[in-house]
Amino acid sequence: MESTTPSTTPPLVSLRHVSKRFANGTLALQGMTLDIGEHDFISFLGPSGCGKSTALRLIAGLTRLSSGEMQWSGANTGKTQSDRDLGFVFQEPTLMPWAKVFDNVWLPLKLAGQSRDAAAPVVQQVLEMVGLSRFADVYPRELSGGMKMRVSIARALVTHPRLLLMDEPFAALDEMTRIKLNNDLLAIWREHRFSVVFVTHSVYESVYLSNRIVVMAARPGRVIDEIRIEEPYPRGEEFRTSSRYNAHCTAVSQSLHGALHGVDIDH
Ligand SMILES: Nc1ncnc2c1ncn2[C@@H]1O[C@H](COP(=O)(O)OP(=O)(O)OP(=O)(O)O)[C@@H](O)[C@H]1O
Repeated sequence: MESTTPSTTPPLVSLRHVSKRFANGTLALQGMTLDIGEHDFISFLGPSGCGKSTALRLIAGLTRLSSGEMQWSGANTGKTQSDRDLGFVFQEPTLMPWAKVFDNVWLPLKLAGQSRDAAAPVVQQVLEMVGLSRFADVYPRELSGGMKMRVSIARALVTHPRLLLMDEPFAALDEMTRIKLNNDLLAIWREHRFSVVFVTHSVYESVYLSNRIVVMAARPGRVIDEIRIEEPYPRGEEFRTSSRYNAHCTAVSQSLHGALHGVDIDH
């Protein structure tokens, strides 16, 4: 079994006192300080409007920070902040309806100049990873919601990023599909050892998946707590039905309750 002990290698991404104020004056995120470590599974948990998506978009470089600093570790890759090594999964699968599954997954490599033939082995490999190797030649409309989300995950992983950012990816799915995708995501994460930042409203999902939960509060959006889930992986039904899981969920719920009432937690 693996432990969730923090690694001693430098963080993949460091945020220091990062704030974001939009042009209309909204302070969406205030003073966020966070290190995203190699092979961390971090959830951002908090009420609507607490800046979870804004934080994710800042990390992705989709929006600019207003103040503070963010640094990507280039130690092992030679990559710089302008060359972020990440994949992004949105709540909606955002697939091209006119393109087959294969072509949807190929897209990031195509944009990087790779031909269909050259990309084929890696596209097949990621489709296999998400359990869709037999569906390369079908159109998105022929797939269930869960399968579309799998395609979206495959597309995000096709470049083998070191960081996978996921913005409420399973929120629109039914409970059974969500549990299955939680399990499959954990298995892929454990095998391929990238880091994940996962936005969710669900205490249960965050406890099941993460080794670290960042609890956020709104008005202005900010971090009020970080909770470590010191439980070994793999996690399965035994963990999901255990009293330890329940105890973690209670602790995280209490922290979230503080977030809803604007209380900063100091422990
Ligand atoms: N482009 C924008 N321009 C102005 N304000 C924005 C913009 N994007 C987000 N905001 C505001 O910033 C705050 C944080 O929004 P954000 O979407 O990051 O929150 P969230 O925690 O992800 O919410 P939810 O859980 O509802 O998705 C909210 O008050 C939101 O209205």
